[in-house]
Amino acid sequence: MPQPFHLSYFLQGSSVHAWGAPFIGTIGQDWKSASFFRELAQNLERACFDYLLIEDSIYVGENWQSKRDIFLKNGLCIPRQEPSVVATLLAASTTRLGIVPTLSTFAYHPYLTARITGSIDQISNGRAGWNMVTGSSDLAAQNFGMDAMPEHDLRYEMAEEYVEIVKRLWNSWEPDAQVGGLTAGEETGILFDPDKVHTIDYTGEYYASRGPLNSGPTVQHPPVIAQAGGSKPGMAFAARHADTIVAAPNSPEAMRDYRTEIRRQMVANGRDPNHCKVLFLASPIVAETEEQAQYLLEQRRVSAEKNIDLRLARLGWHTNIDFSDFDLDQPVGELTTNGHQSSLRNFLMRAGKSTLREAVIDNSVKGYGVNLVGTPETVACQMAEAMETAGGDGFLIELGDLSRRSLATLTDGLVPALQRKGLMRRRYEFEHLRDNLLSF
Ligand SMILES: Cc1cc2nc3c(=O)[nH]c(=O)nc-3n(C[C@H](O)[C@H](O)[C@H](O)COP(=O)(O)O)c2cc1C
Repeated sequence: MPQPFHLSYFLQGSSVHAWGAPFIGTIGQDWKSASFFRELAQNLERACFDYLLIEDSIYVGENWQSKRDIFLKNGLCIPRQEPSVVATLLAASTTRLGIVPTLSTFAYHPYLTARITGSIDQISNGRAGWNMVTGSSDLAAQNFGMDAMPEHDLRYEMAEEYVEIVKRLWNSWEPDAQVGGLTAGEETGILFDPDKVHTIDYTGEYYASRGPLNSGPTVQHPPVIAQAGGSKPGMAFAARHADTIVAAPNSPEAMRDYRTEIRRQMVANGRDPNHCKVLFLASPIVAETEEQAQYLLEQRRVSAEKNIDLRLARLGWHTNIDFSDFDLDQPVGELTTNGHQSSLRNFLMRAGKSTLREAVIDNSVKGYGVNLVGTPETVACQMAEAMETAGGDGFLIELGDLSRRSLATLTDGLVPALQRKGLMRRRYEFEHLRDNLLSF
């Protein structure tokens, strides 16, 4: 019997992120309503995805000629609406799909993160997650009154305290704290048992919180934690705390090594390695015929060649580097960042000795660790093969040209093909996100 795997979706936070792509309808007019995001979530639920992860970074890019122009003119990585607001809307628009907003440790106090995710868990009836990120851009830090981001490894050290507070606050209500109001017709009595609600009285080096959480008990007790650490401290953090990891190693072998190391560290931490689902980022091209799929792949190259400044601005936005005065026709060479170290490392590893121009085009064309290009049937086989090599739990899918049309290639093309092969669930077994994640 084939082993099914999990699919989730990586929603780039910007509501116009497909701006400039074909078939985006009236996105320039209606992005504020987030109505397309609602449809997206409902379609992913129809296709039985595990969760929708709402990515976030809290600044307007200036990583190109030290100006905002290219980002604003092209709707590049902006506008980004507050993820907890979008998550609430999507939670109310669905009944089974997991909703996982990104809340960065530098921007939200841990009490607020516990409260937001706890509240979403309640209104969604147990489908909330939290994508734990430490942030990476000094521009974002400056929006919150800091001069710069703390140094990369220190951010993870601070995150340890942060996540400890969040977990304790989620647990500040015992699961059976509610004793009244549980049955219809009950008129009086005690609503919550005071002996089952506790302060946490946590004072750390970087954060403190008294508790208890005032929003009440969570439904999943606790909500799901997602994380994407790729560096050494990032992976150590994930192995301690994550229920699901989203990762972007750049080959099936690197995917396997990544997951093996995470599982090894989980065991060393006394955790069951099957309790964390590692999903690998992938950007499939699915079309009716192989020729059409190859044509669309070629269009990715053509578009990258034409818009090299946009591609580099986006890469700069991820890595905190302004590439505008780099020589496009020289080898990329050595680069360092205080931003996402593993993103830069992956780019440099792939680049090898190629020029910046070649490397950025290649980066835009290749679909992360595994190339998924073809008809629904062939892409389903490519995914199964990659999972066999990586021994993985599934994929985090993203579409650079997200539109109703490209979404249908997944929900109405790829997913039915996966289901026919027994590689994807046909219905949700459970109501809660964690239970569905752990169901295979
Ligand atoms: C699939 C995926 C999603 C991510 N989402 C976000 C995000 O929404 N916001 C953010 O600031 N960083 C995000 N990151 C960056 C990670 O949090 C992390 O910084 C990055 O993977 C580099 O790892 P490192 O910090 O351990 O070097 C994401 C990374 C990956 C691979």
